[in-house]
Amino acid sequence: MTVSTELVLLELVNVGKSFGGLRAVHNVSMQVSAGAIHALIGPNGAGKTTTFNLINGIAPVSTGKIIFQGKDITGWPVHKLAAAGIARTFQTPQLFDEMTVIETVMAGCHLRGRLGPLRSMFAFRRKRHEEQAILDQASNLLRRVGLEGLMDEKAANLSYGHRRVLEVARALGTNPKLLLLDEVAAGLNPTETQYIATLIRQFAAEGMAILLVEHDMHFVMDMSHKVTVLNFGEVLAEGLPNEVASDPSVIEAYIGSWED
Ligand SMILES: Nc1ncnc2c1ncn2[C@@H]1O[C@H](COP(=O)(O)OP(=O)(O)OP(=O)(O)O)[C@@H](O)[C@H]1O
Repeated sequence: MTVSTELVLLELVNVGKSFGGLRAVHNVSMQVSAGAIHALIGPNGAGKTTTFNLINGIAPVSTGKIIFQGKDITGWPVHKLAAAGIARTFQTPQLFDEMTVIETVMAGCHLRGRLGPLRSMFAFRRKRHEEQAILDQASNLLRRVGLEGLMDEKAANLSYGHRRVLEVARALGTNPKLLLLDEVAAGLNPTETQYIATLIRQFAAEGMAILLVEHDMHFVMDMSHKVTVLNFGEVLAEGLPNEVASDPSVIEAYIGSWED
């Protein structure tokens, strides 16, 4: 499987992150292309989630730089990165149980609202118009992911699979160019996994770059155009799924991690 678009959207250049004396991520360089489904894999503690945290600004890099759409975004805060087009879901869905499905997605869309708080006070009509636009956008996103029938349901009442899909819909509210999915298939049954795989393929086909951290190797091998393997915070291997799966150093890293 190859990606036709070779436009590099995100580039990590010698990126590192230390926590005290621990080098969680060290000298990582990688490129993620528009329209690509790119998997970041590796044994437990390899530095995958930390890498996500660096890309979306939750944690500052210790060394190196991050380039997005040709711009150096190193050190940008989360909200600025979100506005620039980087969205993310978490290992455990981070939803407010009391919010309804439509409110949840609207909250994600709000990030893009153009009015600051002071201007909003003097711009009631424009604000109403903007809120209607956000409602329309959220409804469209829910239709897109197939949750439109659950719009008024509280997040707390959703099945685990629906919560995962809702988190993805909320992330789409910022109209991202790059979507980071942290173990989006974890805990899903095979039907739900297939469903979310189809959604991800659709997003990529529309030009979105998908970077996913995933432990389910069938999912990774089936979905990905490119795989980067981390081990002890460093890039161990990179390439097509079948290339990395047969790479002796990758096999050894995984076997080593099982023996620990
Ligand atoms: N906030 C933190 N403070 C100190 N150490 C941390 C912190 N976050 C991560 N680490 C350490 O950094 C290393 C990489 O952790 P990380 O969570 O990025 O790995 P991972 O590949 O995502 O693992 P898993 O597959 O188990 O989720 C680990 O040794 C972890 O204990």
